[in-house]
Amino acid sequence: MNFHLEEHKAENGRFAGFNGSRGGDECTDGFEGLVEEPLASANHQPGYKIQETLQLKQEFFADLSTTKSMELIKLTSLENAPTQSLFSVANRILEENFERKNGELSHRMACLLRKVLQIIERRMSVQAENFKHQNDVYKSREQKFQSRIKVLETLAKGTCEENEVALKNLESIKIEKIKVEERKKLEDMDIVKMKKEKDDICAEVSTLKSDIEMARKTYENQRLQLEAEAGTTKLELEKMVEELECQLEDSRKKVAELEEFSANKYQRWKRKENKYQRFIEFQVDALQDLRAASKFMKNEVLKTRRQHSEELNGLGVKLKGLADAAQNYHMVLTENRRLYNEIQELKGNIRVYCRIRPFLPGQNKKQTTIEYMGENGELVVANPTKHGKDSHRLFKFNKVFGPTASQEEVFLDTQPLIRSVLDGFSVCIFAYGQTGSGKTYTMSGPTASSREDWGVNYRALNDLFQIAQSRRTTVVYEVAVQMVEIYNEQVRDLLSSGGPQKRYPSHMVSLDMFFLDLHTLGIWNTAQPNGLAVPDASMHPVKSTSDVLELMSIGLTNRAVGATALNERSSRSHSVLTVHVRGTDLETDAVLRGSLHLVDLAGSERVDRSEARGDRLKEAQHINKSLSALGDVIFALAQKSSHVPYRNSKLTQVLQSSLGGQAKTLMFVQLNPDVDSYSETVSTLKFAERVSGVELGAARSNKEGREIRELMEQVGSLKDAISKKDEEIQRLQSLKGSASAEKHSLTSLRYGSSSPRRHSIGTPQHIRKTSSGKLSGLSDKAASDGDNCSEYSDRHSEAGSQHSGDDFKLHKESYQPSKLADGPVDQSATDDVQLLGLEDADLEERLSDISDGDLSMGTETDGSISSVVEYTLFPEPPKQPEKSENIEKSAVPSKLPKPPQKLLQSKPSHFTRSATKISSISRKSISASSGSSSAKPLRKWQ
Ligand SMILES: Nc1ncnc2c1ncn2[C@@H]1O[C@H](COP(=O)(O)OP(=O)(O)OP(=O)(O)O)[C@@H](O)[C@H]1O
Repeated sequence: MNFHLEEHKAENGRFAGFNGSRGGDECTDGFEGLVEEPLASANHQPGYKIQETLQLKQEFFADLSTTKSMELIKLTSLENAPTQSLFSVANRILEENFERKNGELSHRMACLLRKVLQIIERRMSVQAENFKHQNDVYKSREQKFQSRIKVLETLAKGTCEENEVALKNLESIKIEKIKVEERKKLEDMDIVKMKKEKDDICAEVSTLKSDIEMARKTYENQRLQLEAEAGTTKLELEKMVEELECQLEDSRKKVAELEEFSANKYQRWKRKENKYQRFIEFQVDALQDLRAASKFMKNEVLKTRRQHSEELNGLGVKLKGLADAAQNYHMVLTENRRLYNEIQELKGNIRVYCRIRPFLPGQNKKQTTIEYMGENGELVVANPTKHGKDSHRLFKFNKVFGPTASQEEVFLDTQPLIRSVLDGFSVCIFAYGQTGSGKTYTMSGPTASSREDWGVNYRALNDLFQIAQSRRTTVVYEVAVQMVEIYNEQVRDLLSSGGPQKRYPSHMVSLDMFFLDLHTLGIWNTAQPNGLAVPDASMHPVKSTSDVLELMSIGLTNRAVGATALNERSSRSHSVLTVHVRGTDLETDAVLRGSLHLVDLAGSERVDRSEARGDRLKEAQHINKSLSALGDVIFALAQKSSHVPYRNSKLTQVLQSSLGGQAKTLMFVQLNPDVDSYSETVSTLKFAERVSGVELGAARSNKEGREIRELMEQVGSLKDAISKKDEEIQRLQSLKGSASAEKHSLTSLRYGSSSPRRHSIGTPQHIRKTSSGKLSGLSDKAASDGDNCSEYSDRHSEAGSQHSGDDFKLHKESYQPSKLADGPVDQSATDDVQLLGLEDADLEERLSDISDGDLSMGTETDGSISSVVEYTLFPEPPKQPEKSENIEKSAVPSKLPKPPQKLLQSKPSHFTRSATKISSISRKSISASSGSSSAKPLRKWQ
């Protein structure tokens, strides 16, 4: 038993070795180990052996998990393998066979299976033989024992002793027999067990046989099938081989052909190579020739270059001479231009800049009327649709800006003019041209939002502020602006805070307060300094460009615009932006007063071209009328005519001093290059040509010293005295309570003198209006404009009503008609008549030019009036009239009637600054003395 156990352990060890190495040789070794096991020992211990073999079977199957590994087992080693292992192998083969779905069993495996089964069968038959032999041995032994027993029984029967011995022997034999029987029983049991095992094995063998038979059949079928397939495949392969052989034959032929071809080609290439070789040799020779030639050429070139550089040096010397000459020429040109400008300045010529608008999108760019633009201001226009000698026209101006000129370029040429405002000059810049020719573009720009687009207006004010800032340590400047438009011969304040137009932000309203006392002093009814005489136009102090931007955007919004056939945003009003500047010299106390008028005129096109109807026609007529009035004024000025018809339109009245005074004036002539506008362009240019010929006289700076200012203060004191007198008259009037017709007339005359209508004295209409008490200040002027003006007056009355408290009172006061109209005439009234200069015989003549214009007070205005008005525009703190006597002696113009001595002497202490109509008497005196013949004495003021 132990022997078997040990043996199987060793066997397990061998299997373990087999498990560890699956190589073919090692596998064989494993089986060889198995073969060494003696079969007999297995048969002698069947129970134990079965158990062992089952375990072995499991291990063996685990090891022989693949058919491949099984195939590795050599058939010879099977002979020595334990039976159980053989069964396992057979089982495994069959199981694998069943696992395969197609049930095919390889030939090799079938052989192996057959071999295994044959070995098992042989072993079984050997074992059966052994069992039989053993049985026979047992039987013969039994028989031997039986015979011995019989012998012994016979002997027992002999003697007792012998019997006893025999008994004892018998006893031992019995014991031995029992033992033998027991052993036999055990052996029987073993036999039974082995028989059973044999039966099991036989059953298993028969099952295996049937399986093998099935497998064999399947294999046979498959073999047949495979043989059939192999036959078919063989046939196909034979065919393919044949084909391939054919192809091979073809290929061989082709290769032979190719070889032949390549041999030919090789020959050809060889020939070519030889040819090229010869060619290269030829080229190399040629190259060497060329090198020699190039060397020769190089030498030639070097020679030529030397010659050239010598020539160039010579030319350079000549060119330098020319450049020097050109520079001199430019210097001479610049000098010429400067001298020309100086002459113009001295002459006071109106400068004319011509600007040509670029074509707008949609316009035909090929058809332009601009033929030539010279740098020296020459311009040739031509009508491309007409030919002939009159088709070209040459004009000459101070400067011509082409369509590509930027706003900056235009301003650069305008800048010096604008800067002179800060030096106390009066400057007027206006843009003239047909609708859509770019007037507004030049003056204001397309938008105020972009600095690049800024027109002259914004740039000018920006410049003024910048210069003022840079001079702040020496001069303190105050700047204020007005903006009005002249629409249908009506002057409208574009910055009015109370009008029906756009309202101001609250901080702007407060700015108006700055000038409220101007109304109070009644200065609005007079000619403004250096030009603009716009009654009641609000004045707005500005401190920065942003203030100006804000005000101007309000003004532009308020400007009347509407659509016409020519320009959908055509403005049909003249807009005037006036900038007043007052500078005080911190060291000398001298005061500079400059003003700048920036005028954007309405379109100058002919009425018939604009296709206007109804209201538009009326507007166009008004525009044409005012522009032709402008032309007349310019014509009169160009002719140096003694009579200049400023009064014919509001526009000429507004621009009066800028055109005829001592201002510097610049006109932008705007042109539309379109062919359709040719006739307009020519008439515009003709007008501009006339304007450029106008000499205004040398411009003068409005600078006043302390002395003049003191005189002005005295004038103010006089005005106050007169106002006191007025009050006195009123008091007397209320006492007397009645008045004669003559008195009425005188009083009316006096009242009329407070307004520009004074020159219409004696006309029934004037008297009627005066009596009704509606004519005073602005109302008076409005009356002169007919219905439109009363409308204007109403608007301003409305504006006045919007002020509250004291402001309102002040307005009221300035608009109230004088009660003098109904009062008695006394000596003071007579004095007033004298003061007005109405006694002069040539009064009618002197006033003829200004009789109808409410704005004409400033006709032939000069610096003295400017001073008066500027003084009131920027009021100074009141001073005691200590030097009143000096007025008489030195300052009062010869034509200015003397103020009553009585008044000056008797009531000096009553001088106040209350604003009443007496101030207008003062103005009247100045105005009366400033008639055409009074210009000289007035200049003494400067
Ligand atoms: N120099 C320019 N460069 C570019 N566009 C321009 C120029 N001048 C004018 N324009 C354009 O031409 C059009 C007409 O210009 P603008 O309104 O200034 O003409 P206007 O003479 O003021 O017309 P109106 O008489 O109706 O006021 C505008 O669209 C303007 O932007």
